[in-house]
Amino acid sequence: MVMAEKIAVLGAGSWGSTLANMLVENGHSVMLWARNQEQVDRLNTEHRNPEYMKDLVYSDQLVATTDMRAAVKDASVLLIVIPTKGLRQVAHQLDQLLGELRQRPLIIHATKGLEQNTYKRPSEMLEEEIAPDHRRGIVVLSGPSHAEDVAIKDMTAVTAASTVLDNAKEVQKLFSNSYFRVYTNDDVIGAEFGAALKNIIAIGAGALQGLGYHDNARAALITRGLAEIRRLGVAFGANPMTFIGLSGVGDLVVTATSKNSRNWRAGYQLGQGQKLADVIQNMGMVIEGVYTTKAAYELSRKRQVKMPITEALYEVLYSGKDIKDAISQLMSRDLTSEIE
Ligand SMILES: NC(=O)C1=CN([C@@H]2O[C@H](COP(=O)(O)OP(=O)(O)OC[C@H]3O[C@@H](n4cnc5c(N)ncnc54)[C@H](OP(=O)(O)O)[C@@H]3O)[C@@H](O)[C@H]2O)C=CC1
Ligand SMILES: O=C(CO)COP(=O)(O)O
Repeated sequence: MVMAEKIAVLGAGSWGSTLANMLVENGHSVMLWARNQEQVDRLNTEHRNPEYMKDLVYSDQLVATTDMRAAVKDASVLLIVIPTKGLRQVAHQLDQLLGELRQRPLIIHATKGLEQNTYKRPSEMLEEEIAPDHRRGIVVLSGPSHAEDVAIKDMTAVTAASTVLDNAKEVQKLFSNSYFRVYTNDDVIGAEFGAALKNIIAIGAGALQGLGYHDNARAALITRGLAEIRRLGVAFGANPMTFIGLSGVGDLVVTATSKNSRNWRAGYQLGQGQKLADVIQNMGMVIEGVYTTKAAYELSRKRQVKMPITEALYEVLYSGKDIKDAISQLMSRDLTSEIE
C-alpha cells in the first residue's frame, strides 16, 4: 500500500492533466495548477479540460487552481509538466514560493526538450532556478507514454531517473499501478537526451509517411536516428545502455510510429506539403521537436558530433530546404560502417 501524498502538478496540458488524474486514482491528494481561469473552472465543475484530452472525464477528486501558492502549499511532491520553453520561468516562480513557504518537496519533471541557446536539459534548468534548500531532489519521468493511452488505462511502462536512486524509487511507488509500470534508472543525462531528441526523429518519421515512404524507410530512420541520439548523449556523459531502454528506443518507437504523437503528426503534415507555421498554429499543443531540432543541431556542431538526420531536418525546418532534397542528400552521403 502506497502512502497518500499531497502532490502539486504544474501544467494542465495533455500530459500534466492526465498524470494528475492518474495520481488521484492512485489515492493521492492532487492539486493541478494552470494559468487559465476558464480551464480551471471547467475542470472543477464539469471535470473536463476544454483544450486538452477532451475525451477524458477527470476525477471529481482532482482540484484545479490558478493559484500556484495554493497548489504548492504543504505538497511533499511537485510534478512539473510544462513545455521546455516555459519551464525556466515557472521554476523561477516556484523557487520564490518554496522559499516563502519554507518547503522542500521532491521535484519531478516530465518535460522533453533542450532549452534554446543554452542547450540545457530540463533538470539543469530546474537545478539552476530552484535553490538546493528548496528541494529534496529532482527526478525525471520519461518513456513511451502518450497521454491518450494512459487516459484509457492502456498498458504503459516508463522510467524514473535520478542520480539519487531512492528518489527514483519514491517516484516509482507514487506512480505505479496496474496499467502504469515505472522502472528506475540513475542516468538522468541519458534519460533527458533520449526524451528530447526522439522528437526530432518522430518529425522525420511523420514526414517520410507524409511523402509516401513505407516500412523500410521508417525502420532505417528510427535505427540511424537512435545512433545519433546516443552519440550526442554519450558525448555529454550518458550511459549508452539508457538508449536501449524505455527513455531511449522505447520513447523513440512510440513517438515515431504513432498518430497520437504531435511530433509525428507535424512531420506528416510537413511531408504532405503544409507550411511549418500553419502546422504549429493548427496543432494547438506543443510540438517540442521543432525547437529541439534547432537546439540539438547547434549543440551537435558545437560539440562536433555527427547528427546527419538532425542536420537535414534543421535545414528543412529553418532554412526552407525541400524535404525530398534533404532525403536525397542524406542517402548520397559517403558510405560508412554501421558500428563506430
Ligand atoms: N502529451 C504527451 O503525451 C506527453 C508529453 N510530454 C511532455 O510534456 C511536456 C508538456 O506536454 P503536453 O502536456 O503534451 O503539452 P500541451 O501543449 O498539451 O500543454 C502544455 C501545458 O503547459 C502550459 N504552459 C505552457 N507554457 C506555460 C508557461 N509559461 N507557464 C505556465 N503554463 C504553461 C499550457 O498552458 P496554456 O493552456 O495556458 O497555454 C498547457 O497547460 C512537453 O515537454 C512534452 O514533450 C511527455 C510525455 C507524454
Ligand atoms: O513524449 C511523448 C510520448 O512518450 C509524446 O510525444 P508527442 O509530444 O510527439 O506527442
